[in-house]
Amino acid sequence: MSERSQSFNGSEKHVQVIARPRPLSDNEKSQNLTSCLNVNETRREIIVNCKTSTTRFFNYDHVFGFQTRQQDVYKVVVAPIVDEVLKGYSSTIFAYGQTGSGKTHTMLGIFPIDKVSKDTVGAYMSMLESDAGIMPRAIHHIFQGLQRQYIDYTVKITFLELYNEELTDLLADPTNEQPEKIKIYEDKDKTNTIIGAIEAPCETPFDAFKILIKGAQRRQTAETLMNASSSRSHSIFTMTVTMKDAQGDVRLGKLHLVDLAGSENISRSGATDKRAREAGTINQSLLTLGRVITALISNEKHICYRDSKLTRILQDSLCGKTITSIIITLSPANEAETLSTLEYGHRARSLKIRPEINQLSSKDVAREYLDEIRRLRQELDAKREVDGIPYSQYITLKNQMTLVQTLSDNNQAKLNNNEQQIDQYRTEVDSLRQQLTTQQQDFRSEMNERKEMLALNRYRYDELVQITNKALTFREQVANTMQQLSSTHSTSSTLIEHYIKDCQSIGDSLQINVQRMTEDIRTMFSTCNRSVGQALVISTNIGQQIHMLNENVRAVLSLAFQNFHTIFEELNNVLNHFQTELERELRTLIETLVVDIKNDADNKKQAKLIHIQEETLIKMKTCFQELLASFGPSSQSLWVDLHTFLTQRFNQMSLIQISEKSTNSDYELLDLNIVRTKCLNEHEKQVFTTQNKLEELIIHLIDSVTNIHKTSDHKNTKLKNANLIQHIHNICTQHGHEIRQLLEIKLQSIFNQVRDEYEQQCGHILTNIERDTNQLNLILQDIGNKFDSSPLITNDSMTNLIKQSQRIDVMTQNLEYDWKKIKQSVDKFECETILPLAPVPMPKPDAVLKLELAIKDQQQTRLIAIENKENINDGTLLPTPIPISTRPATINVIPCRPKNDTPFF
Ligand SMILES: Nc1ncnc2c1ncn2[C@@H]1O[C@H](COP(=O)(O)OP(=O)(O)OP(=O)(O)O)[C@@H](O)[C@H]1O
Repeated sequence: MSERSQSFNGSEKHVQVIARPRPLSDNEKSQNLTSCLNVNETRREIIVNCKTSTTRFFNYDHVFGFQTRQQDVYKVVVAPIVDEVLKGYSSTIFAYGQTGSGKTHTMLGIFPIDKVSKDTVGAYMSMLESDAGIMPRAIHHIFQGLQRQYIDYTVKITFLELYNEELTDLLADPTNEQPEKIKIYEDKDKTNTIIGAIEAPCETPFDAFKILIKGAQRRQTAETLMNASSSRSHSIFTMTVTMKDAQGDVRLGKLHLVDLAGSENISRSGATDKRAREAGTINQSLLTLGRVITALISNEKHICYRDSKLTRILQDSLCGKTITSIIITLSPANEAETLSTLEYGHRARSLKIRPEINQLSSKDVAREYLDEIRRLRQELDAKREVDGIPYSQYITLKNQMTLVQTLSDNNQAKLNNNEQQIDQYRTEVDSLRQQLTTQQQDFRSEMNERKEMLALNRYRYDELVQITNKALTFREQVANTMQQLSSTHSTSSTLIEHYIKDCQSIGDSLQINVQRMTEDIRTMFSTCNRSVGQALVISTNIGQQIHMLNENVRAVLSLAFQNFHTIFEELNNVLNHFQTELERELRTLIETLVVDIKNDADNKKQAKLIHIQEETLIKMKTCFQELLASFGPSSQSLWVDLHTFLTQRFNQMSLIQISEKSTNSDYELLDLNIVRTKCLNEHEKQVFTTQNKLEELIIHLIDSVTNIHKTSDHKNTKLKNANLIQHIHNICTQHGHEIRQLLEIKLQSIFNQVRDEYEQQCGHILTNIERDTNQLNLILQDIGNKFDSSPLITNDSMTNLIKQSQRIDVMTQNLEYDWKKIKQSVDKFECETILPLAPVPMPKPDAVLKLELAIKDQQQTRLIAIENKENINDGTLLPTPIPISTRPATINVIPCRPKNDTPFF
């Protein structure tokens, strides 16, 4: 026994299901029918493109293409099964499908049947090259295998037909009017045996081939609308092979090839009357077959094999030890029937089988041979009675009987041996039983573990169901949200369209206004340019005149200072003269005093008096030199007048500040003022010091004279001292008065000279400057009036412009807000949704793209407008644009999103 056979033996398999669609027939093509099927041989998949529902997919153990050849079907599906039959297995191959789908084509095929009776060998040989189906090819395969592998074998064929629940032996003589009734007999062990059917022995493949053709020709056919040569019966072709190998092992192989009747629905088949009944009965068998299959799959206790003869005959093949395969044949143009067949096949795939080798015991073999002898004897008797026995046949029979006898003897000896072996086996069985008990215990504990696992899994399963339910609810919510989102989207799109239209119309009018205004401003600007040109010329003139004025003032002032210098020189001369005279007077006075003192008798007193007189003289000299400065107050008042006059003139000039030259003049004026202030300060200081010193001198002189007066007792001295004081006072008063008068006259003349000089040098320049300034002011005022009176640059038109711009801003902001909201909602939605695919970025609707373009346009236009405004604005004439951040957000010129608007989601 091969390795594969051993592994096959007793192990559980499922029924193999193979799908074979046929190509569209010429008839179908002429009716323009199309195929509803696609085949994927690699994935073993049949795809049904349903007209009414979604595409369906069916997988099988093997799937053939539309053009698969007969020999390939045989090679792939049947050859391995026949190999198993040759090892001693029973095997059944069904062909299931609607009428005309290719069951008979697959099972029997096409070959020159007519030739068989004339030249069986020739027909047989050419059959292998033709479109022959499974049956003839299996005959060839089996005989080849037997001859190669076994030393002895027998082959028997039965060929039955089941029609209207009636069994017919296709091998019986059709002319026999009372054919033997075929019955199905159930053994004690519930095995069904067919009684009354001819088991045709075949020594050669040609014999078997002849028998097949004979049976096939007898198959009853009836016409239906669907297929001109439709087979309306089930046919069961069985080959039973008994094989004996070199070791004397005998096996029994069985091959059932079942060509079932059409599986179609009666109403759809169009059958009527008798044919409808036929179809009903045929389908009764098929329905029972379906029910049996369903019951077997769902492990039902009662399986209704007995409900039809078909299921009774095939009982072994469906649940027993038989290798079972079903070939489902498919008509590509008929969607409904094809789907029904595919589903039938799919269900059948779940059927479990446990194939076992049919190893025959010696008793079985002996019984087989005895049956054979009995059969041969009957045949012999029959021949004798009718024709007498031909010698050749008699010899063959005798030889066969001798062979059978020898086999029987051998088997008896083997039987004895086997009984001894049985005892040994019994002992082995006992030890095996013990092993089994141990294994059962292990198995039970494992079972318990698995039960626990099962409970855990069930708990997890429940959890999973809950999660799934939640997920489903969530998916529904997601779907609803999606719907809302799409409706909001479309509403927003419409709104955005409106916004864009409004924006565009406002933008257009804004652009027109800005253009008109730009034009007007340009015209006005050129007019102003001319006026400003004139103003500039005048301003340059004024600058030049101021410069001249400054130069002249400087000249006048320097002249004045020179004159002052001369006056002071003259004044000094006068003072020197006065000083010399005073000194002379004093000397004379002192000499008079000294003469008086010399006359005094007291020498000590004389010396003291002389010292006091000398000291007094020196001090008086010094003091008189500085006394002249006491005339300061009158010169100071002149200085103040001059200062006031010049300051007023400078102030007049400093009112005119037009060009940068005026700035230079400021610096120059500053210089003059510094010089003047310096000069004045110096003079004041001098006068102040002299005054102090003179006061000091007079006090000292008075003190000295008083002292002398006290010290001397001389009457003359006392008298002379009083005269002296009076004399000094007189001199001082007289000369001081003279000097003051002189100074006042000199200064007044200088002052007059400076004023005249100033009037002459600067008066006309100042008049020119004043005139030019007035003209300039007139030009500037004119420009201002022009701007103020312009109808376009009125406050109203500017406010209008700004309003339009604001409207566009508000609309843009609203749109951006809407779009941002939609985006946020979509993002949020995508985040919250567990999608299997990466989130697809939401395509911007056309309206939004338009909007973005429009916003860009508007911004561009506004930029240009603002640039233009800035060009002409110059900070005074046009109102400055209001920045977006400070604009009021509630300009409801067009409908915009209200503030309390609820979010979309
Ligand atoms: N695979 C195929 N390739 C080419 N032709 C096919 C094929 N299968 C079937 N046919 C053709 O289709 C026609 C009907 O086939 P067939 O008689 O085998 O159908 P059926 O299922 O046996 O019908 P019924 O149930 O009536 O017996 C025949 O002419 C046959 O030659």
